[in-house]
Amino acid sequence: MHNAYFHFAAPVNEPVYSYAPGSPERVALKKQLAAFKAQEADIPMYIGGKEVRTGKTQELRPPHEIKHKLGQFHTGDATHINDAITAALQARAQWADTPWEQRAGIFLKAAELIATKYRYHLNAATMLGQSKNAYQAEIDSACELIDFLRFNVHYLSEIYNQQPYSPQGIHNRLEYRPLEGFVLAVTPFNFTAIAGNLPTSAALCGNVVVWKPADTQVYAANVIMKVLIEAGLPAGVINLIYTDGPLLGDVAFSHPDFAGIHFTGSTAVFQQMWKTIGTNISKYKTYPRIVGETGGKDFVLAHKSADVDVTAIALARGAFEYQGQKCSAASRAYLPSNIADAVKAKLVAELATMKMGTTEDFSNFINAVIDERSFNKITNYIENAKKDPKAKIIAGGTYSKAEGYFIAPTVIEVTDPHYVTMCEEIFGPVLTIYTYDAEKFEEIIATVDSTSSYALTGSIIAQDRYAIDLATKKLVNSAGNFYINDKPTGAVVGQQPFGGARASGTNDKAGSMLNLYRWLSARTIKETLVPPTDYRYPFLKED
Ligand SMILES: NC(=O)c1ccc[n+]([C@@H]2O[C@H](COP(=O)([O-])OP(=O)(O)OC[C@H]3O[C@@H](n4cnc5c(N)ncnc54)[C@H](O)[C@@H]3O)[C@@H](O)[C@H]2O)c1
Ligand SMILES: N[C@@H](CCC=O)C(=O)O
Repeated sequence: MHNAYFHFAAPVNEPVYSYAPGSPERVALKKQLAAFKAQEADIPMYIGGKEVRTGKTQELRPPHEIKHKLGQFHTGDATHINDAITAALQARAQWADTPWEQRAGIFLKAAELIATKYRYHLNAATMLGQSKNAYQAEIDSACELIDFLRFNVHYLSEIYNQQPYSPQGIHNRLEYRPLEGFVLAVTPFNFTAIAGNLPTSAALCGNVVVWKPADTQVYAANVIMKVLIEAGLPAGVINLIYTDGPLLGDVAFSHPDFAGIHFTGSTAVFQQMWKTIGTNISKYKTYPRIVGETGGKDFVLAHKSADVDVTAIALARGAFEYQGQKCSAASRAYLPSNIADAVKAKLVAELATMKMGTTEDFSNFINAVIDERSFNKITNYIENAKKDPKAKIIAGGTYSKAEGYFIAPTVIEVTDPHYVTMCEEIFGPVLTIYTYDAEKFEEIIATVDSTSSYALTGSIIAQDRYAIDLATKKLVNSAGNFYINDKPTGAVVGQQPFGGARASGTNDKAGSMLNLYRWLSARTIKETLVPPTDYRYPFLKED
């Protein structure tokens, strides 16, 4: 029963801890890292509120220390996918009928638990499982996830408050129902916050969810699930399973109650999902919502008026933080001829100071890439560039997988703006630079716009306001997140809603109200206060 309208005020962003030497957070995080390393985890799936162990396990190892075993997780097959769907559908009626402020209370409690009791658990799990340094883990698995949870509650309260006009004699209202069925959340390896947000945003709106994370993110996904359970999430509302991706698609996309997919990952996987859903469209009770944020080939375009240091640091941080494994990472740079040499010199000098190694050693800026498959793919691009006369490696180019999947930050210089590494998503610590004639700014803008099928993030670096204005206008469709005098990474929930268009996704902007609308299906209710009792219009009456 609702006896009041409940408003949840806009939160502020969770403060980012520094982990500087001597700080209490540094001590606490190191203690948690050691605790995780001292004990092997045995991670179950969570279906209908029960822990499910199948005995068919996969090992978890830190990408930067592959000889160490963190633990194992239990994998499922088609039976577990069906069980998770059934558990979700069984939980649906009660969850959808639960007053929304009660649902909100669970996710706000989860945010509070992550901010306090589990901050170091989630950060340490992300550092070990996904090879993120302390700062990168803090902005992701602590702050961004806390922000997603808190801001989404606020946004949903704003949505529910939007009601239609009611003239005299009529009362109109909009009811924001959850979708009729289950939502599938399929999440990537690279952001713990995204893994947490995709299932919880849909669940907050009253939906029930089957959640499959990337195998390489299971270690931290397990911590998120434990937090949600401690926060009071009822059984069956979110079911966490570890199965083969294509098998999941075969089963879930054939189910008549499939109501939506909340996906973040690569473009190829998303396009395959869309095709399957299209083929199966007549099987579903309702048209499914298809939300996918996918790949990028993110650019930094410097104008001849750009500051050399600003450009070099935007590239150093934008391309190499988290080993370039952000969908937003700068991976193609266009430098004007007047400052190109100075920017390259500064960039190469900065990269030489970046230490690479484990995440437990806090002096390392660079850690490992996620797994062997990724390592092989990235180093293949590097080897091809080494052999190609059209490309020159000006920094890095070295790698080793003896202890972990380490690739030195690599810069490739090219003379062809359409060279393969200027066009394809590599998803690793590789930046390609093309130098253009500083007087041909308009021409290079056209090249930036047309080179890639993606349109996720991009930056213009310039001091000339006319140049900034021109790039902002001409590149209107080239990036869903466009930055001026900044790196193209590091969007903050509530500040820069995130997502791209073209081949980069449906642009439903995670961390904004726009995303939540996709998990709601509005019902319009019109109530006539004094209904007519005669069908005749007044004009039908005789004079
Ligand atoms: N646009 C964004 O907001 C955003 C954010 C993060 C990552 N990304 C993109 O994600 C990619 C990197 O993440 P990844 O390597 O985890 O991506 P991925 O596409 O390999 O995997 C994503 C998820 O899909 C699952 N999957 C794989 N094949 C599947 C299939 N055939 N059917 C169903 N599920 C399947 C995986 O197991 C994983 O859970 C990059 O392309 C990156 O640009 C985009
Ligand atoms: N939102 C993150 C990127 C997420 C994709 O990997 C950023 O803005 O850097």
